[in-house]
Amino acid sequence: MEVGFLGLGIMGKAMSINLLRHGFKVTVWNRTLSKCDELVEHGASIGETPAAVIKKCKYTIAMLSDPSAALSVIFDKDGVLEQISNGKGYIDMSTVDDDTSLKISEAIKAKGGDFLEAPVSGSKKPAEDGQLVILAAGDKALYDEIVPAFDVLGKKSFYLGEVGNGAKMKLVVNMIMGSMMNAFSEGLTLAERSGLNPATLLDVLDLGAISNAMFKLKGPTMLKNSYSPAFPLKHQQKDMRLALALGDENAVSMPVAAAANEAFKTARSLGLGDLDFSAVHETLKALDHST
Ligand SMILES: NC(=O)C1=CN([C@@H]2O[C@H](COP(=O)(O)OP(=O)(O)OC[C@H]3O[C@@H](n4cnc5c(N)ncnc54)[C@H](OP(=O)(O)O)[C@@H]3O)[C@@H](O)[C@H]2O)C=CC1
Ligand SMILES: O=CCCC(=O)O
Repeated sequence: MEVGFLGLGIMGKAMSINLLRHGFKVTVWNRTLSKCDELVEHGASIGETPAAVIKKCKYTIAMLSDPSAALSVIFDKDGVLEQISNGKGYIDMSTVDDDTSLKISEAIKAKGGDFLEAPVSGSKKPAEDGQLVILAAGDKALYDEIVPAFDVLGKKSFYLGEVGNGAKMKLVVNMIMGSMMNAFSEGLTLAERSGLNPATLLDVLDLGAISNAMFKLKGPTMLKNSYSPAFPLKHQQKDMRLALALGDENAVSMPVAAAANEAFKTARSLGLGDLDFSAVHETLKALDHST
């Protein structure tokens, strides 16, 4: 199967290498074109523009930072709309809001193309290992056609119906994750400040009802103040912001998520946006020097 791939950040690079490893022919494009070179070493071809990738490939996947990036590759010069047409499918796996997804869907369908949104749960390592959880919505026929690629990229795919449902599901999941990360960080700080060994806290948490993969993965590195980015903090804050907007629309009060968003904003203002989202821990530590 031949696919195009737009966006070779942390996730896009891992996902496209994974597709190549499983025998897919992949044509890649990235805004910073030099990032395509490493993919060529893995067997990819380069498309000079999003339009060139769409022209060449029946199916194109995108994995871009945020709504503005996702819209830009569609509507800007040399963008997707210039070449999308009947018989071609566009699958946007970026985390965006439902309005953005709907705008993209309408523009693509107006040109005769098919559209699927398919944001993912799981980070850099699951992307490398093909263990993502895919939250797809949109054209069911396109979903059925692209399942062989989803089977390589993920351990489970959900088809959630109309466009917007994938985006909303992803934002709800990440809103919970961002809130949990802040509670976890407060707990680690509280344990340390009150004279407990935070490493023992990790062991205790792991044996109880709130044991989870995130605490297990991030806890040890947070205790070492090590925040090499798997999921950049700036993207987690974007997801909190979009989830809070979804809460506004639906009159859902989310004080916990709002507080977590403030912590991520503070972390960004401290220059931590490109570190892993667990670096929000530094913000809480910085606030915790009173005696
Ligand atoms: N990292 C993670 O753990 C996960 C991330 N996600 C989501 O996946 C998406 C990608 O995340 P990730 O790979 O971590 O992010 P990165 O920041 O590593 O990569 C972002 C990508 O978007 C491109 N980009 C940014 N702005 C533009 C623009 N205006 N026009 C064109 N391309 C642009 C970047 O290009 P360039 O190289 O030129 O900057 C790069 O390819 C995000 O929506 C994120 O929320 C979802 C699940 C997990
Ligand atoms: O959007 C990022 C999600 C990261 C994860 O699910 O571990």
